[in-house]
Amino acid sequence: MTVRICITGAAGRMGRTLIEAIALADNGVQLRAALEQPGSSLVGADAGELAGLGRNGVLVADNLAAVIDEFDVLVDFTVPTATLANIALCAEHGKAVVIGTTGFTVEQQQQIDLAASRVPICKASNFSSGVNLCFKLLDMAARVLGDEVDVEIVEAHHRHKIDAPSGTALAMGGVVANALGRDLAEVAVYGREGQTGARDRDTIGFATIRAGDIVGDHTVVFAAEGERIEITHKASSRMSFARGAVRAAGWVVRREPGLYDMQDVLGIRG
Ligand SMILES: NC(=O)C1=CN([C@@H]2O[C@H](COP(=O)(O)OP(=O)(O)OC[C@H]3O[C@@H](n4cnc5c(N)ncnc54)[C@H](OP(=O)(O)O)[C@@H]3O)[C@@H](O)[C@H]2O)C=CC1
Ligand SMILES: O=C(O)C1=N[C@H](C(=O)O)C[C@H](O)C1
Repeated sequence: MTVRICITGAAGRMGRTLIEAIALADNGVQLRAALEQPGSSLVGADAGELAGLGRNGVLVADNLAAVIDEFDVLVDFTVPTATLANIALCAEHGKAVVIGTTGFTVEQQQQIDLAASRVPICKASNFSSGVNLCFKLLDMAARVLGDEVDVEIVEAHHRHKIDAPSGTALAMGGVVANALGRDLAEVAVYGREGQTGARDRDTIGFATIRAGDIVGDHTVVFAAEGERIEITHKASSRMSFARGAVRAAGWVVRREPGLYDMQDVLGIRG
C-alpha cells in the first residue's frame, strides 16, 4: 500500500530535507501535498524544485483543508501555533500525524494529547536513530551513577533556531530526571549568572549555544569527584532527522489512535 504524505512548512530547512527524504525512501511513501503559509512567495512552486531535485509535479499549496483528501499522514515541522491548527483539522478528518515541531507549552501539549485520542500521532523532539539510542544510554548512565554525580546538559544549534533549550535537550533532561526519581520541572536550572551560590546536587543544568549553521549538538555531562562521563550526539545533516520522520510516517499510519514517539517506531521502548 502506498502511504500518501503531506508536508507542512515545505520550504523550511526541514521541509526541503523531508521532500528529499521521501524521494529517497523505500518504505512505500509518496509526497502528495506540500504546504506553505498563505502569502508565501513559494505558493505554486514545484516541491521537487524547492528541494533541488527537479520537478516532481507537487505544487506548493497554502490551505490544508483543500488538500485533506489527498493524503494519509501529515508530517509537520513548523511552529507550535501552526502545528496545533493542523492537527485539529487532521483529527477531524481521521488523518495520522508526525510532529517534529518543538517548543510547545504544557497547555499546547495537552491539545496534542487530545488530538491523539482521535487519530494516531507520532511526536518526537528528535527523529534521528542516534539520539533515540542516546536516550537509552542516558537512562542507563543515570541509574548506574545515581545521586553521586552532577548532571549538566549542553546543546548547540544554528543561529535561526527560535526555541531554547532544544526539545531534544529537554527530553534528555526528562530521561535523566525520570531515572533518578526527580521532577524535571522542579530541578531544572536554565542558565546561570552572577552570585549563584554553590551547585545543588539535585539540579539538572541546561546551557544553550546558538551560532552559525550548527545542525544540532547535544552533550550530557555526568560529573563526579575525580572523573566524568559525557554522552554526546552531533548531527551533521538534517537528513538524519528527515529519514526518521519518514520512517515514522510509514509506521504511524497503521496504528490505532494514540500518542507515539520514535522509541515506539524503532521498537526500543521500555
Ligand atoms: N524533531 C526533530 O527531529 C526536529 C525538529 N525540528 C523542529 O522543527 C521545527 C522547524 O524547524 P526548521 O525547519 O529548522 O524551521 P524553518 O524556520 O526553516 O521552517 C519552518 C517552516 O514553517 C513555516 N511556518 C512558520 N510559521 C508558520 C505559520 N504560522 N503557519 C504555517 N507555516 C509556518 C515556515 O514558513 P515561512 O518560511 O514562510 O516562515 C517554514 O516553512 C522547529 O520547531 C525545530 O525545532 C527541527 C529539526 C529536527
Ligand atoms: O531546530 C532545530 O534545528 C532542531 N530542533 C530539534 C530540537 O529542538 O531538539 C531537533 C534538532 O536538534 C534540530
